[in-house]
Amino acid sequence: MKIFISGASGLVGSNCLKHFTEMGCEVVGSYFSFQTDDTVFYDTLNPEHPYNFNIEEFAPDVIVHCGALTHVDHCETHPEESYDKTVQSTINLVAVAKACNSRMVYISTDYVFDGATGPYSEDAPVNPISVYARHKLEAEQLVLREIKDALVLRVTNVYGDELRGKNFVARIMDQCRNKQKLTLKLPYDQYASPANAWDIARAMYVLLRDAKSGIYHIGSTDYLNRVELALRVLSYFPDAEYDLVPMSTADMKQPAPRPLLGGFVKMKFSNEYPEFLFGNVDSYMRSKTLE
Ligand SMILES: NC(=O)C1=CN([C@@H]2O[C@H](COP(=O)(O)OP(=O)(O)OC[C@H]3O[C@@H](n4cnc5c(N)ncnc54)[C@H](OP(=O)(O)O)[C@@H]3O)[C@@H](O)[C@H]2O)C=CC1
Ligand SMILES: Cc1cn([C@H]2C[C@H](O)[C@@H](COP(=O)(O)OP(=O)(O)O[C@H]3O[C@@H](C)C(=O)[C@@H](O)[C@H]3O)O2)c(=O)[nH]c1=O
Repeated sequence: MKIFISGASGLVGSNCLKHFTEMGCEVVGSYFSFQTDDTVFYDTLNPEHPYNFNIEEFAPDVIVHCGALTHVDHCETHPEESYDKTVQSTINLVAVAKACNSRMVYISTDYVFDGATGPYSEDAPVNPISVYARHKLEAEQLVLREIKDALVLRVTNVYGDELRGKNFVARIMDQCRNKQKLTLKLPYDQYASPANAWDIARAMYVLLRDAKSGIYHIGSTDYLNRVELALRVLSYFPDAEYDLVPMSTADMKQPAPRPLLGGFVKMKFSNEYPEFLFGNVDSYMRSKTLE
C-alpha cells in the first residue's frame, strides 16, 4: 500500500508514519512548520506551493489527513483560521485525492457530539458545540460525501510518543522527570476515552488493509475525566510535587464550550476486530517508566 500522510510531524501522523512503515507500506509523511528527519514539506492550504511534495507524482493509494489546528480554545477565538486549517485544508486535499484516485482517511473527534449522553457510538446524533467541533464535522462530512470508500476515525484525548511531547500526558511526564512542581487546574466533569496514538495507527492500518469505509470510533479501555487522567500519570512518579485543583467546567471558563460526557463506545471496531488489543494509560506509563 502506498500512503501519503499530511501532518506526520504531529502526534497521530508521526505514529501512523512509523507503524505503516514497519508494516511494509511505502509511506511519505509531511510536515508544515516543524521539520523532522522523516518528513517532507507540504502545505495543505497552498496546494501550489513550489516546495510542496508532489503527491500526484507519488500516486498514493491512500491519503491520511492528520493536518489541523488542534487548539480548541484558539479555534473559538479565531474562527477564520480554524475554518482554513480544518475545512479549507480538507477541501484542498480532497481535490488532490480525487486527482490521484486515492482513498482518504480523515481524523475526527468526539467533540462532534454535545457531551450530554456520552460515551457515544457511531450512530449517535451529532451536535457540535464549539467552532473547532463544527469545523471538524464539516470536514468529516465533506470527505465522506466526496471520496468513495473514505474512512473517518473519531478519536479523543490522544497521548503517546511524539517529538515535541506536547500532549497532555507527555507534558505531565516531562515536568515530573524535570522535577518541576506541577500546578494543575483540571475539570473533573469532562470525560473521554484517552487513546494512545500508536493504537490509533494500528487500528487504522487494519481498517485500511481490509478496505473498510465509513465512520469508526477508536477509544481504549479507559473512560476517565481529566483529573483521573492526570492522577493516573502522576501515580508513576511517587516523588512528584503537585497542586491539583479539580474544577467544574463552568468554573474553568474555557473560551470554547466542551462536551462533558464525551468519549466513545468502540463496539463497531471491537466487533469486527475482537482480537485487537488496545492499551491504556497504565500500560503506556508502565512502558515509559521502564525505559
Ligand atoms: N490530539 C487529540 O487529542 C485529538 C486530535 N484529533 C484530530 O487528529 C488529527 C491529528 O491531531 P494531532 O496529531 O494531535 O495534531 P498535532 O497538532 O500533533 O499535529 C498537527 C499536524 O498538522 C500539521 N499542519 C498544520 N498546518 C498545516 C498546513 N497548513 N499544511 C500541512 N500540515 C499542517 C502540523 O505540521 P507542523 O507541526 O509541522 O506545522 C502537524 O504535523 C487532527 O485532525 C485533530 O483534529 C481529534 C481528536 C483528538
Ligand atoms: C493543543 C493545545 C492545548 N492547550 C491547552 C488547552 C486546554 O485547556 C489544555 C488541554 O488541551 P488538550 O489538547 O487536551 O485539548 P482539549 O480541548 O481539552 O481536548 C481535545 O483536543 C481536541 C484536539 C479534540 O479533538 C478532543 O477530542 C479533545 O481531545 O491545553 C494549549 O494551551 N496549547 C495547545 O497547543
